[in-house]
Order: sequence, then C-alpha cells, then structure tokens
Amino acid sequence: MTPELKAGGLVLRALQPEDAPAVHRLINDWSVVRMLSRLPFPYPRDLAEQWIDSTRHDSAQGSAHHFAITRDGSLLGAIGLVLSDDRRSGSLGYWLAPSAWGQGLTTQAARRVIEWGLTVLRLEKITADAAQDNAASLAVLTKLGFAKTGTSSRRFVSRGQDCPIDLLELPRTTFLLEAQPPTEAPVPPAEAVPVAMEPPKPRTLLVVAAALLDAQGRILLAKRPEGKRLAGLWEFPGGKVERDETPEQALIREMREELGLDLTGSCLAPFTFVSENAGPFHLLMPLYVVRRWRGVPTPREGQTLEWVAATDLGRYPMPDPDLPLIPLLQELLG
Ligand SMILES: Nc1nc2c([nH]c(=O)n2[C@@H]2O[C@H](COP(=O)(O)OP(=O)(O)OP(=O)(O)O)[C@@H](O)[C@H]2O)c(=O)[nH]1
Repeated sequence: MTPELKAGGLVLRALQPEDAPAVHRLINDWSVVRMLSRLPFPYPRDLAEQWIDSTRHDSAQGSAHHFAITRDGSLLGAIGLVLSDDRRSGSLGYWLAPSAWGQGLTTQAARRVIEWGLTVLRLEKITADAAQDNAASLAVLTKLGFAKTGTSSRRFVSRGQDCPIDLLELPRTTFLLEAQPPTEAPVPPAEAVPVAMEPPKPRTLLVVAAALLDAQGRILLAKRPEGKRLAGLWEFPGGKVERDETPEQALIREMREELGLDLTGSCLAPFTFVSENAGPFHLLMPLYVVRRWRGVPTPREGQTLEWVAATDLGRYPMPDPDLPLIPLLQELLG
C-alpha cells in the first residue's frame, strides 16, 4: 500500500476519490497538461476520476505508488513511481500546479519519494524523462542527481505532435552516497579547514543497538518515523554514543529515552557488530542481545514497534548495514 510521507511542510499521501475535482481543476491548465505526454487538452473531468481509481488499483497491486502532494490539506499536485515488472526500478513522474511553482516543492517531494523507493522498496535505480523544452523539470532532475542516459521522442497528446525527450537515470548508490549526513554531525571550525582540501572521507559514527528478545524469542524492531533520515525503515532500537559515554551507558540511556525501559542491572551481552559504509558516514554499531529489562517497550519518539520472529526479519525493510545481522540472529534463535 502507498504510505503517507512527509517532506518539509508537504504531506504526500495516496490519492482519494474526493481529490477528483481538485485534480481536474489543476491539470486542466495548458501550462501543466502540455508537459504530460498522455493527457488531452481540455482534460475531461471523468479522466481525473478514472486516473485516481487506477492509482488505487496500482497501489493495491504494488505495481505503482502515486501520491497527492498536499500542503495544509490542499492538493498542489501529484508524484508517482511506476515500478518495472521485476520491481527493481521505478519510473518517476510528477506535476505541480503553477501557483506552487518556484518554491522548490517538486524537488522536496521528489527527494522524499526517491528515498522511500530506494530504501523501503529497495529499488536499484529510478528513471525519469522530460520533454526537452521542459527546462524546469530537467533542472529538478539534475538537482536530484539524475544523469542523462539518452534521448527519444514521444507523442504528446495535448500538443498533437511527437516531441523530443531526454531520458535520465538515478542509481541507488549515487543517491544514497550523496544523502545528507545526520544533522548533528560536528562541523569543523572554519579556521581548521585547509584551503586545498581532499574530498572528505566518511567519518566513523559509533551507534549502539539492542536486539531485545521476548520470552518467545522474538526481536523488537522499531520503524523510523517520518521526518527522519531513512524514514520507514525498520531498525534495532539504539542510537549514537555520546562523547564521554561507554557503549553500555549509551544503550541504557537510549532504551530509557526511546522505549521507556530500564536496563540497569540487565545483562547486555555483546553479540556482534556492524562496520559498514552507510553513505554519509561509516557506521560502527555494536549489537547487544538483551533478554531482561524493567518496563514495557513504549514508542516515545514516534516510532512504530513490532515484535518479530527471527524467520520473519527479511520481510521488514532495514538499512543496508543491518542486512548481515539477519542470518546471524536467525542462527542464534533458530
Ligand atoms: N539504532 C539504530 N541505528 C541504526 C541501525 N542501522 C543503521 O544503519 N542505523 C543508523 O545509525 C544512526 C543511529 O543514530 P540515531 O538513532 O542516534 O540517530 P537518528 O538518525 O535516529 O537521529 P536522532 O539523533 O535525531 O535520534 C542512524 O543514522 C541510523 O540510520 C540500527 O539497526 N539501529
């Protein structure tokens, strides 16, 4: 199903039948429709209804995810990812009402949908195309890191003619490696920065995490909430080790802050660790197995919590660095 995503002040959500009048009003505008290849002008009202219906069907099938772009409850446009048959790549498409142009909103919405597609859906690449005279759209795609892979031509129904288009592509690695580092990354003082700098090497981030196990041997996973980097991915509860903290002290603090649990006096059994390139930083993450604590896990930071059997771990999209942990936990708990 198509989830609700947040991007700055925008809410991206599945289209509803009630959106039809607004969709019709906004698309039935020459400056919008002339850039959308398949739509006629004028754009009839029943096409809006049919299209919304088809997006709901696609979403249920998992073949495409279309989102209404909304701000303060008003519809501004739409953005979608249509997946390839093998579900390994997605084709990005969008339109925005002219009243919302010039504010960077398309870039904001597209960045969030792309991140979601590459992380939660685990797509390998995103493709896009735009008419060669659609300078605004090509600028957005370039800003997002898309590179041109070729040209073609397509019939634009509204214009009644074939138009040259640019084909573009964004591989998963490009986007994830260029993702912004966590906001709290220390910024070196200006005077410490040499004039001729080497490209910065990823710094190592020390994060501590827990595999909390319940009496049935299930593991507690937490889904990262909207608004955070990698929102929608499931991870082991934990967080960054602060200066002057041991990993164990950090874990006890994080479990209290994130889940309201008291781990003092519990056995924190070191299990394994992750040492992986995580894009903007190198992640070093000791994972502890914890079987006893005081309190009931309560999501205190907007996360969604779930107790998951080891055999089901593969069904929960997790950050790349966590993937090697899955077979190790399955072996431990098998
Ligand atoms: N806790 C946890 N973090 C993980 C896991 N896998 C993984 O890549 N990470 C990364 O390690 C970092 C954890 O830092 P964090 O939890 O303190 O920070 P955060 O990004 O949630 O933001 P915050 O500082 O606002 O809480 C995040 O960048 C997170 O994506 C995992 O299984 N558990």
